[in-house]
Amino acid sequence: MRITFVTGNAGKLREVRQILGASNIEVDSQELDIPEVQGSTREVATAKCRRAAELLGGPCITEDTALCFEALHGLPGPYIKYFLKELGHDGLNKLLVGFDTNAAWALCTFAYSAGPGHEPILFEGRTDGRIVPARGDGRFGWDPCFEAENTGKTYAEMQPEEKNKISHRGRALEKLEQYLRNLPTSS
Ligand SMILES: O=c1nc[nH]c2c1ncn2[C@H]1C[C@H](O)[C@@H](COP(=O)(O)OP(=O)(O)OP(=O)(O)O)O1
Ligand SMILES: [Mg+2]
Repeated sequence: MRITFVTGNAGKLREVRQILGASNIEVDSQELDIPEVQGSTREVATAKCRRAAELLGGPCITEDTALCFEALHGLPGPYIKYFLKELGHDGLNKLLVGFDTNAAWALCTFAYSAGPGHEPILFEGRTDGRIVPARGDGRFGWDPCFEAENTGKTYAEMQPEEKNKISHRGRALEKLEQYLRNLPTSS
């Protein structure tokens, strides 16, 4: 089957293709810049997908990624993109100076809409870890400063398969994949 993933992020698209490709789901991409609302991760993900389906005029998936700091009660959360852009890896670490925990979790929310007017359905995946000074290959977002629990490695120090197996995105895609497989009219 084929599905259209609306995203402006090449790193996400690469991982989604790696993961869904393994189960024979082909991913077309549409690069649309969709304004993101403020709110909970579920609200942000729902609004993004609703708008994407309208612009596309058909079924699609979107994804929203949040990086949540325990000491900050879950912030930056869905606003991590702007924090990363302005502060960099070093600044994200500095945000936690003076707090007694660097615990964090990555949360991925995929949304599927069957088309304009169809309410998006959400699929979430979470990976726990902590915020550390950057280590590893710096090509994708905050990967170098997120050390996944029980691995001793940042995402950026892992091989793609290793990250995909335990990542927030991999876990959310397991659920989305199940759902897509069971769609009655999948082609
Ligand atoms: O696995 C990941 N490892 C490291 N960094 C990541 C990951 N996944 C998302 N990221 C970054 C991209 C962006 O700075 C922010 C999420 O923001 P988010 O709005 O979801 O992504 P985006 O605007 O780049 O693409 P989209 O067009 O799909 O909304 O975290
Ligand atoms: Mg975005």
